Amino acid sequence: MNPDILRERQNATFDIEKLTNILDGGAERTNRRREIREVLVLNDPDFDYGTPTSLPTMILKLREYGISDPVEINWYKSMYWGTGREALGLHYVMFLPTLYTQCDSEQFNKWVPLIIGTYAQTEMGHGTHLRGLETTATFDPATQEFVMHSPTVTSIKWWPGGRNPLFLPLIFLSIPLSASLFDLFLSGFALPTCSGIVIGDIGPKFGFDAVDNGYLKLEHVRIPRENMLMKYAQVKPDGSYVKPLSSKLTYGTMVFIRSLIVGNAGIVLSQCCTIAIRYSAVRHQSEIRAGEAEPQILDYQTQQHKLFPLLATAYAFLFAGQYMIDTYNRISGDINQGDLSEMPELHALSAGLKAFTTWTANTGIEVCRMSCGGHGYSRSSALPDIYVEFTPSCTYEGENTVMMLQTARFLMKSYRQVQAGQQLSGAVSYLNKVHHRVMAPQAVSSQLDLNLNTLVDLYEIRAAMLVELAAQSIQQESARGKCQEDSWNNSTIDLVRASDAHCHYMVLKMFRDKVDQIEDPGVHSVMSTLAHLYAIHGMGNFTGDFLQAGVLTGAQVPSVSKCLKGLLAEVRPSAVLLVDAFDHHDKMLNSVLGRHDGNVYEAMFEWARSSPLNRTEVHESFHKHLKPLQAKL
Ligand SMILES: CC/C=C\C/C=C\C/C=C\C/C=C\C/C=C\C/C=C\CCC(=O)SCCNC(=O)CCNC(=O)[C@H](O)C(C)(C)COP(=O)(O)OP(=O)(O)OC[C@H]1O[C@@H](n2cnc3c(N)ncnc32)[C@H](O)[C@@H]1OP(=O)(O)O
Ligand SMILES: Cc1cc2nc3c(=O)[nH]c(=O)nc-3n(C[C@H](O)[C@H](O)[C@H](O)COP(=O)(O)OP(=O)(O)OC[C@H]3O[C@@H](n4cnc5c(N)ncnc54)[C@H](O)[C@@H]3O)c2cc1C
Repeated sequence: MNPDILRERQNATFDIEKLTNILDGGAERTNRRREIREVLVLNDPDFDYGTPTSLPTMILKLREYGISDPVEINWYKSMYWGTGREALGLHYVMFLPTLYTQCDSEQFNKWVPLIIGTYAQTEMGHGTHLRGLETTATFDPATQEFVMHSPTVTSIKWWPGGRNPLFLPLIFLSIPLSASLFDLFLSGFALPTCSGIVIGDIGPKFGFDAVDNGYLKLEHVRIPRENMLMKYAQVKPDGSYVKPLSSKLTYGTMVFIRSLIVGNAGIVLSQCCTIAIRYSAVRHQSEIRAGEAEPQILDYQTQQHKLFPLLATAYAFLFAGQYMIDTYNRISGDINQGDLSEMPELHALSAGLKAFTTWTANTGIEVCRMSCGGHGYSRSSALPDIYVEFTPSCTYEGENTVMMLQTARFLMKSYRQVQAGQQLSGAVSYLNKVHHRVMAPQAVSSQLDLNLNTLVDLYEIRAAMLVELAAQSIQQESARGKCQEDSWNNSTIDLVRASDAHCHYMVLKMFRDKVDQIEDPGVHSVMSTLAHLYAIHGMGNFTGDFLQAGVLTGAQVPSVSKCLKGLLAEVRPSAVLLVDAFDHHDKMLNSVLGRHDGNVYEAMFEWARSSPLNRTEVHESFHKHLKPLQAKL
């Protein structure tokens, strides 16, 4: 083991295993995760690490081991495929969940155990604006079939992931009988027997190469009436249409995956922090004091400023992911029982946190890569691949700006309710104080109060202030004679800013609440430091907001920076131990820089030598191209 890494792991001030247990949701979950990793994957003789041919093996193994819990599926898949994506991601996170949530019982029993499928909602002309989708589904009572059709070039289904050329069960979103509603259809197509279907691949992408995203053009293709997913809406044999309790129930799968993406952003950021911080502990470069040995780059304050707030953010997002999926499970359970009262709040929370966490993690991955210098740019670091696979999450499952505006829609509605004298509950209850001016900026002391509860209150006031400013912008636009829609559009910069601040407050509050639950003194102490760092770093990035909210004075601004530097120094001794607690296996990270043993240089040389380009001392291209050319010169 590298001596630097060895030294970093001495004198731990907290129990790493206990922190790993907290991240997993308990010691039993940690044990189960490791059992899946060590026993069911790494020690499985059939396991042929991450090669395409092992995809069928993976599916059969999941069934053999009876792994059906979504999180356990993800543990198995992420160990099997490491930080890459595999072709069936969409099947597990969208196709199956749609069948689970939108099929009636007869359809469920008929389809769920048998098929692998994709999710074809986006069209060439519309991805965000679902009410603009053009694919039609017209019911033919004479044959009891739906006629599926792509009327325009922009209606061609574009992007369905995991398009399998052999058979194509897919979930459709189409405009059926009543144009304002959408319904879901299972195609049940078996190619090439179905005429009227034109499919293909949309071509090379930025990345996401393990997933073959396709296109699908339908020319009056007929599917049985029973292929409409009929849990919430039905078309009867006589053609009569039974509307769902809410047209938004059709959007349920997107809310599910957005909820998952919150935690996934935390996982991906924790992977990158593991790589960058372990590497920074073994990389020596330049000098701090002339004549002395080159220091670990982790001892440079700028390197700490790059990485430690991201480390705190990774923990924050992992805890937010736990809160999000627990909230999703609770509210979707109520929806399943017909209680849709919290569906708007679930949509607003999942949409906002999905955008907030993916935007932040997306930027953070690049900071981690650049903090590793040239070796960070090498594929051996795994950081370029992680970035390329993660960055579309800012676009898919709801483009981030649009998602932030959906959250803003809920915030504006809530603000109006407070203005009308209503008492709010839930995540927006802090807006009640705005109306009663309880949010009046606190008389802040000359010294910045570092108590975590105080910091949460300051973020709450900042969010409330920005919500009120956005609402006032809309009101001012209306007062200038703009229609409601133009008033909204002319305020969308303010609205996104308000949603971002609302999500930032929510994430810090979740982090604080999680820290409050930690009983072990050592773990509580280090987590409390990270939560402070997360809050102070955000205050440094958005100082203007806190000044504008009147909760920070100009005289206090220097103390924010001073406090930040102190927290960076406080985290330094525990940095490697804090990434060890994420418990990412070397095989899964697949990173020369992030190895647990820190033996980077030897591994990097072996990695380079294993390249096909180095299979021979002199590359064949010399003999084939250069030597003949030289002979002619
Ligand atoms: C099993 C898994 C196991 C483990 C996995 C674990 C980890 C894995 C984690 C992550 C996986 C990694 C990667 C992800 C995997 C796959 C991703 C790959 C590919 C991506 C696939 C796709 O992208 S599928 C297509 C996605 N498309 C979208 O998201 C479309 C976005 N657009 C919309 O959602 C809507 O058009 C809209 C919301 C923008 C607008 O809708 P609409 O116009 O109908 O509504 P209005 O704006 O007019 O608002 C009207 C009112 O409706 C409310 N509303 C809107 N949406 C919802 C909703 N979903 N729920 C509830 N309410 C909703 C809105 O709030 C308005 O209400 P008012 O009261 O204000 O009127
Ligand atoms: C890797 C990847 C995999 C995908 N897999 C699938 C899949 O399997 N199945 C599937 O159905 N889809 C899939 N998609 C498609 C994806 O869901 C859409 O690309 C996504 O929903 C964004 O829609 P869009 O492409 O129409 O972007 P647009 O909405 O056209 O976005 C372009 C710009 O317009 C802005 N904009 C749009 N509407 C508004 C508004 N109301 N207010 C302000 N600004 C706005 C956006 O902010 C953005 O800046 C995938 C996409 C990617 C990148």
